[in-house]
Amino acid sequence: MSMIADFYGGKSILITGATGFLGKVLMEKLFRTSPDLRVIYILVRPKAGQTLQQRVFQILNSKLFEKVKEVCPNVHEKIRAISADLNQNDFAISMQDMQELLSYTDIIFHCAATVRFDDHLRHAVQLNVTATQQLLLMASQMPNLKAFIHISTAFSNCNLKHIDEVIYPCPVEPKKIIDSMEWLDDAIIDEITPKLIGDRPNTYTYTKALGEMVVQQESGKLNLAIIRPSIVGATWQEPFPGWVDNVNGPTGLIVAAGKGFLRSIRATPMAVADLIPADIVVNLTLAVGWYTAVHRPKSTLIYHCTSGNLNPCNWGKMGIQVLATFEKIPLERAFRRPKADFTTNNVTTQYWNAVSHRAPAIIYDFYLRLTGRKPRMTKLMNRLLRTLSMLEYFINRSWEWSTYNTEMLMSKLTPEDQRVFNFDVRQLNWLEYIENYVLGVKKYLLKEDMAGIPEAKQHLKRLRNIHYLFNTALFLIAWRLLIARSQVARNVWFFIVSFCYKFLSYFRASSTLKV
Ligand SMILES: CCCCCCCCCCCCCCCCCCCCCCCCCC(=O)SCCNC(=O)CCNC(=O)[C@H](O)C(C)(C)COP(=O)(O)OP(=O)(O)OC[C@H]1O[C@@H](n2cnc3c(N)ncnc32)[C@H](O)[C@@H]1OP(=O)(O)O
Ligand SMILES: NC(=O)C1=CN([C@@H]2O[C@H](COP(=O)(O)OP(=O)(O)OC[C@H]3O[C@@H](n4cnc5c(N)ncnc54)[C@H](OP(=O)(O)O)[C@@H]3O)[C@@H](O)[C@H]2O)C=CC1
Repeated sequence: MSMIADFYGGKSILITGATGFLGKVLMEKLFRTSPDLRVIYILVRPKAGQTLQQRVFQILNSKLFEKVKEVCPNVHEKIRAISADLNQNDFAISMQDMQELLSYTDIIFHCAATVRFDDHLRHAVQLNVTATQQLLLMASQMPNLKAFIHISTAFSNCNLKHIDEVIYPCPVEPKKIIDSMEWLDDAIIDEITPKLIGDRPNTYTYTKALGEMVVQQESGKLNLAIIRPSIVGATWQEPFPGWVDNVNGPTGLIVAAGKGFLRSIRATPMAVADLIPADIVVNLTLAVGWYTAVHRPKSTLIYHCTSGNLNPCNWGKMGIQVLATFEKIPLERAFRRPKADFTTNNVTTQYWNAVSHRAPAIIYDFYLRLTGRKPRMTKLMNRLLRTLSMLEYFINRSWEWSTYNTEMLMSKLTPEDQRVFNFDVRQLNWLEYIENYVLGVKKYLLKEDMAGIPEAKQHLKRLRNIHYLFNTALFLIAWRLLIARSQVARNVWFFIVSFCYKFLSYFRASSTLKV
């Protein structure tokens, strides 16, 4: 019997960010391994015209939860969605719901965050710092609370090269930042943002670092732990390989490469691609929840959930495997054939952006206009280029994360728990994982049918022929213009034509002689 699974039995668990990518995988695993848990409270905001119930229904009816429904048929009754907005005071939770949360919660997993790199500092502080502070305050009023697990990011200190499992202080105290956000206007915040974030690349990593400081400062008597995952990718094994349902991190670029939009990317092929599968993050998170509650470490432990130091893969290897998979299993209705390369300096990046990204988009939009349709490719391409510029920081550097606490935890697990809650990234085969990731993107994110692969391959062949035809036509036009303007080109042209003519005459004469 798994000690960890047993621990969660009968417990009331509160999850924030349960509708997000990681939150859903966390919930799934909890229900599958501890179907006898009492309840999972999830803080959900109504969104995009959907009620809370509709959002929960949608999650439970997704492919991700198919196995759960077999193991835990009454899963609907064990989820309690609580209307909450983490941007509001007291999260806008009703008195009655708040009372229930305070009375019953045993464990908190705090996953909610804004993960947008370019979020306005005010909003990023509100969600990643102030909301964390408020949740800690709520936690301190929960008599039954056994552990509070905060999900941060391995990149919260990405301004350092070597990162230990400790909290590094930021120059300005989080409390001062929270206070100043209340009275500064947007224009001033915009002006001071670069100074505040300093050598971090964006407001996301900065506010996640402030969030960690808040956890440390407000810990009081709480049993706390912080998990720092690196770049979370599709699932490795559980509940099945390749599950992913949003475009964050590398996923969006995999789609863009498969659809033929992404042709070049400024990246360092040898830089470590510190990806970590979502199920590994979730297994570690649940093991940390158990360890923190049962063993009650004296101080707040930080756990790095990274792959680079134990089983490194680099962006070059990943890129090649992504493209190799698209050869076998292409995406449907691609814009161009999947073919991309890495560039390593600004000049070549600008050149390829103009030639491989902007020019085809302009030509395609021209064709759309000609055929009476609305142009859209230039807009889409500009968004892609903007996204690339945001991700560049992370694909041109390598970091070293120490993993002492994570390894210590692994050694504390029984062999059964090491199997059921496996977070040993050394067992991962990258080529197999990336192939399943790409397949998962096709099946679960884009919802493309595998039966459509022959047609997708046919479409790529048509694109290849169009490409050849287009290049030939372009060459002929360029050549025609050149010989109309230059005597040298005319002479070369005359030389080639007469040479071909002579060669053909000689060939015809010799074949006539043989007969
Ligand atoms: C030999 C060689 C061979 C080589 C071959 C080469 C082969 C090539 C193969 C390729 C694979 C190999 C290389 C992989 C490199 C991966 C690097 C990953 C680094 C990640 C580091 C993460 C570190 C930290 C981890 C963490 O701790 S946290 C999690 C990370 N957080 C994020 O990843 C949020 C990012 N996003 C945003 O920050 C916002 O999205 C924003 C971007 C501002 C836009 O913002 P905006 O313009 O306002 O518009 P949106 O509405 O947001 O989106 C507008 C439109 O862009 C779409 N789109 C949003 N995102 C992405 C995205 N990623 N990628 C693509 N598209 C995206 C969205 O679908 C929408 O499309 P539409 O619906 O319009 O068609
Ligand atoms: N994905 C990654 O690569 C990595 C993620 N992390 C961390 O993991 C955690 C989860 O990330 P991930 O699942 O990828 O992110 P998602 O963007 O998929 O999920 C974010 C979650 O937060 C919720 N949320 C956002 N704003 C509010 C709000 N105002 N009120 C209530 N809920 C809100 C979202 O709800 P809604 O559905 O309503 O939008 C969603 O459930 C985050 O803390 C992130 O920093 C760390 C390292 C890497």
